[in-house]
Amino acid sequence: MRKKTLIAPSVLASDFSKLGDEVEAVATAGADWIHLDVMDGHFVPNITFGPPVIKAIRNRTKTFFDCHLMIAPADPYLAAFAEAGCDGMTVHAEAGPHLDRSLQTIRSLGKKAGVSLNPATPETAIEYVLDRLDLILIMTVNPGFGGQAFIPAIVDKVRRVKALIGNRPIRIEIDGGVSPETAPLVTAAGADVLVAGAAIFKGGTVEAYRANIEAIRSAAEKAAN
Ligand SMILES: O=C(CO)[C@H](O)[C@H](O)COP(=O)(O)O
Repeated sequence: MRKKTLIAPSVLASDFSKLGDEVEAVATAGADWIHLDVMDGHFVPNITFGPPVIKAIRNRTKTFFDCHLMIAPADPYLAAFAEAGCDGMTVHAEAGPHLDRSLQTIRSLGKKAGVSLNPATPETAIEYVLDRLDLILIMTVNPGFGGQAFIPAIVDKVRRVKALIGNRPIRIEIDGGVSPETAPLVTAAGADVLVAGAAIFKGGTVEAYRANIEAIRSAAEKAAN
C-alpha cells in the first residue's frame, strides 16, 4: 500500500537566532518530521551545528527529528547524536568505507537508519545494505547549502531506487530544491518523504508555514505513485 507523503521542513532555512521557536512553529504548522542538517565543513563546504544544539531544541517538540549527518567520519559521533535526541540518523554512502557498520550502529542505538546519496552517486552503492535501511535520502542538489536549484536528472534515480527496494518498508526521501513545482516529479517517481527549506521557511509565521507545507503536500499527493 502507498505510504502517505511526509513533509520534513529543513531548519537550514530557518532563523537560527530563534531556532527553538522555528522548530516549534513548523511542528505546529503540520510538519511530519523536522529535518536537521548537520554539516562539518569537511564532508560538505559549510558548518552548521552538532549534538548540543539538537539537545537544546529537543524539548520544544515531540515531532520526529530526522538528522541528516553530512559529516565524515560519522561513526565516532553516532552515539552522541542518539543521546541528543535524533530519532533517525542518515549517513552518506560517500562519507566512509564502512557503511554497513554505520547502519548497524544506528540501529543498535535504537534509531531509524538512513543512507544518503549525493547526486553523482549511483543507487548501486547501497545494493548490499538494503536490509539495514529504514530510509534512503536522495539528494537533488549537491549538499552544503539551501536554496539551490533542483537537479531534474535525479528523478530517474528515484525510479531506480524505488525498483531496487522492492517490497521492503524503506522510505524514499528527497532533499534539495523541493517546492510545489518539483514535488510532483519525485512523488510520481516513488518518493514519500519531502525535505524542504526555502519553500517552507518564508513568511515567518505559523500560518505562513502551514500554507507553505500544505502547498507542497497537496501538489505531492496528487502525483504520488
Ligand atoms: O541538506 C540540505 C543542503 O545540503 C538542505 O536540507 C536542502 O538543501 C534543503 O534546502 P532547500 O529546500 O532550500 O533546497
